[in-house]
Amino acid sequence: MATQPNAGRVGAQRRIETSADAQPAGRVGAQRRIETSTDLDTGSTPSAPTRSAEAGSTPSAPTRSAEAGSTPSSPTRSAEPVPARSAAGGVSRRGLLGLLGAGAAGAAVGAASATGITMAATSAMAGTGSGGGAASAYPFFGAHQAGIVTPAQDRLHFAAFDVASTLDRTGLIELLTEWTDAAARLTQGLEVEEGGAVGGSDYAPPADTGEALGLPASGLTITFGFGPGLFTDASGADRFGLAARRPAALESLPRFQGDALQPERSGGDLCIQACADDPQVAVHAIRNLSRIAFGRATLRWSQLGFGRTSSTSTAQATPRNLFGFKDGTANLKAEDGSALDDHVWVQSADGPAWLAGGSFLVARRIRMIIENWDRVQLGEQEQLVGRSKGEGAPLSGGTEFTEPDFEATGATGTPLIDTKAHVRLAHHSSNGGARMLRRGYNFVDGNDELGRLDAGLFFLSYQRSPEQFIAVQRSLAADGLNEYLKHVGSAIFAVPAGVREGEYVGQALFA
Ligand SMILES: C=CC1=C(C)c2cc3[nH]c(cc4nc(cc5[nH]c(cc1n2)c(C)c5CCC(=O)O)C(CCC(=O)O)=C4C)c(C)c3C=C
Ligand SMILES: [Fe+2]
Repeated sequence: MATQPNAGRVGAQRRIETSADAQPAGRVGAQRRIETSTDLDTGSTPSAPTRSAEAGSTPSAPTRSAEAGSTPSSPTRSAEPVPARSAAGGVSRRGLLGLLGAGAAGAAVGAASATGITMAATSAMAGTGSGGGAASAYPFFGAHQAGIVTPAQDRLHFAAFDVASTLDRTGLIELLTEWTDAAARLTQGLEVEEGGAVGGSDYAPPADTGEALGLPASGLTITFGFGPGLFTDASGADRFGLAARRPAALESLPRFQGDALQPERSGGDLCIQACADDPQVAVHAIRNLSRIAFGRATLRWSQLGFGRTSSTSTAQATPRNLFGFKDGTANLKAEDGSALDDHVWVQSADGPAWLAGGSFLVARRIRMIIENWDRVQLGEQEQLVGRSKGEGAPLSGGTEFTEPDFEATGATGTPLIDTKAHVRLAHHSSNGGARMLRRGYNFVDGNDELGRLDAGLFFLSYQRSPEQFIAVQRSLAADGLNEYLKHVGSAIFAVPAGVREGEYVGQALFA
């Protein structure tokens, strides 16, 4: 594998040394995970460490964060062994582990399991921003990767990577193994490795960057995806011996009308989606995973998001996008079991076999020209969307979850839902039945040179085939909303199925 330059070296080197203990790559994680679960069994719940108070404040935490209160037994990142000076700083005991936590947790898991969601920690689902609450830890291992039908958390950090030109197949497998290992820990509220932040040598950079010490798991999910360039690079070379395994549909999306794509915000060989109820936890995850990849994969582009613009569970209230409209009403939901098989999960018969149980992820950075939108009359805004701004009910009548009636006409015979309305054009009845699971986030990244906010929707959708997104996006060429939108970033990834304990993410691809 490629030489590890400075910053990521310590952690990576340690992990590689472990893997050199005569274990095939996929076993390393297993061995260390077993150690981890032993830790879980013996872990005690610390009294809140001093640093927890310092690091635990969520910047701009609104009402929703307040709802997602932590429980006393919430899993927090451990800081052990702790040198004296660290103890003086207040991080003196193994943080963790409310994963064990008792009856309330059992009840929550039971309720959540019925929807295909399991939570390893306490905290009621209903009434919290994402459904999980700040203290929740979602299992990393499972049939599908977490972060797809998991109730959408409130915060996002998304990263796309280019693999280094020096990376070979073995190095790629090592990277995925190390990412798996780290993600399994981070999602449980642990440091990237045991004693990673302050328990290592005084003479080496810590393996964990430390900004999440004392913070609970915060519902963190980490979801990995593989871009087209992983299968064949720009020159057409099959560097990793994967070309024959590329899903036929995994290729750059076609150009759509109005696209103003920026290469520096598009594409990527690998991606990581980190969602959490605390932005610091999501950022810590991406930062540390990027660091692990040092010298093997470089960050190509990344995106922060807030205020999820979708609901992925019926237990969640529908949030609003930056146009002020409820977004996610008609989304596919975790509870739609057979619809998920029909529209989200790649089925065995679809091929390739390694992707069964996975999905295709489309990411679009959509700039919303909100200053212009804010000058549009309320009635016109509603016509453009096809729903009322207050309740989110279709303009054909009813309440938020009433099915729109696209045939309904008013007194003058004109359709109540305009022919150019977004929901008409996006609806599956306009697109040969194509549906998708949307999981986007709002973003505001400063402002442009004209003093307009660089704001919009970071659109994320999961679908069984990219054709579903393509069909809907083509239909949206006639969307009246387009006057206020500009698509500036685009990427597509194949998201492998969930990871089994002892394996690394995407292992079936290399089998
Ligand atoms: C190609 C897929 C889609 C893109 C891109 C997209 C962008 C986008 N959407 C909104 C706001 C709303 N979208 C709503 C519904 C909706 N949108 C899509 C797809 C894309 N949207 C679908 C499939 C649907 C559901 C249609 C249906 O079945 O009724 C809504 C209504 C509420 C809801 O159901 O979620 C809003 C509002 C914006 C602002 C935007 C680009 C920035
Ligand atoms: Fe939409």
